Amino acid sequence: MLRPIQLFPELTDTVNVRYKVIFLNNVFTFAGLASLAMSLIRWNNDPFLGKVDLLFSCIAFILLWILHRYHKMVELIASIALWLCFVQFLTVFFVGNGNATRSGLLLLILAAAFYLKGRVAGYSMLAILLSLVIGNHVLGLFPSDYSNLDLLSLGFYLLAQFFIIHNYESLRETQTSYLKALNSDLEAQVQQRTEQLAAANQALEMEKLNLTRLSSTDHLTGLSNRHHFETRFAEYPPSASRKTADALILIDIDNFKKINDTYGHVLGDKVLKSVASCMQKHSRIFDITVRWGGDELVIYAPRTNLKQACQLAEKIRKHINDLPIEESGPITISAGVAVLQPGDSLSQLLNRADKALYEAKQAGRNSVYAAAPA
Ligand SMILES: Nc1nc2c(ncn2[C@@H]2O[C@H](COP(=O)(O)OP(=O)(O)OP(=O)(O)O)[C@@H](O)[C@H]2O)c(=O)[nH]1
Repeated sequence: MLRPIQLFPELTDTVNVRYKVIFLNNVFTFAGLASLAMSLIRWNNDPFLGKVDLLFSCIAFILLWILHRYHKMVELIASIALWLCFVQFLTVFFVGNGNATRSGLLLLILAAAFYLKGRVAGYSMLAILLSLVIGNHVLGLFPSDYSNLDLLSLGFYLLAQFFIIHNYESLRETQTSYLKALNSDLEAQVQQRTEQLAAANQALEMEKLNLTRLSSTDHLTGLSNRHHFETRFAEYPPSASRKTADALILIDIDNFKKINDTYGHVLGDKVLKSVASCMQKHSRIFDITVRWGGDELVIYAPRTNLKQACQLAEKIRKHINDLPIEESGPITISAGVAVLQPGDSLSQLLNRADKALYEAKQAGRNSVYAAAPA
């Protein structure tokens, strides 16, 4: 069964996690090394800041180790790292003594929040940053040396970054939903084609079965045809080692030509069909009934000895004789019965049955004759 393909598979959780792990891995490594370098540079001039930098470096490397050890918990690690940096960058900004370049840190943390935690977290962090920075400046909680212009510029930068990210996210979402719609449309088409193919296949299978049945069946009587029987016999010859051999009953309708000549071929056909269905009805489930040709019919009776086969033929002869065919009156048949001998071919078996049939005809018809053993 064909399975519809997914043309634009969505990013799986595994892929998302992998990208975040790579991102955090780079961030922690970079932050750890940069803080270590800053610590070494500042240690002599300002041992306190040197120690703070060393502490940050240690935190970054610890987070790096945790990330490697528990990378499946990347969401939690990302949240912790984000809020640690948020606090750290805000602190650096507020104690920055008016050094406006430190405001760049706030832009970094905002971009990271959007990437790691999505739009809602990004917008929330933007709101918190703006209110803290502006609130502090207006209320003067932590006195800082930033000028009004610095704060105004930072507010614009943050808003500009918000617009860029907002636009980018909106575009990405539109593209994603367009691709999803395209994907489901294509999937529906593939599904439809798959169903059509399956239906066509089924129809072909049915047609094949029908053709096989037609090629193995006689269309008038519905019995197996001679070709089919001969093929089956050649493909699966009866085993010679069996205790009871198979028997063959060759049946010929008596004076069938006369029936045709007197009542017409249509009635002749009706007689043939009635005889065939009577044969089928009264033979056993494992017997094979065949229209051999013309008005000659065969019952192949597996695992049946001569006596049993003669009894079967006799029973069928009587039933045929009782068929209620008003136009022609009672129908009689003659039958020759033979049993398969070891090493017999089908034609040898048939020959013996034919000889017995001939004797039945010679003896006045309407009788069953058994062939003498070979
Ligand atoms: N209606 C009809 N007749 C068929 C069909 N096939 C063969 N026949 C006729 O069956 C007749 C067979 O006759 P024979 O078996 O030769 O002789 P018979 O009249 O049956 O005489 P005995 O066999 O000696 O009793 C022929 O007249 C064929 O034309 C068929 O499908 N339908």
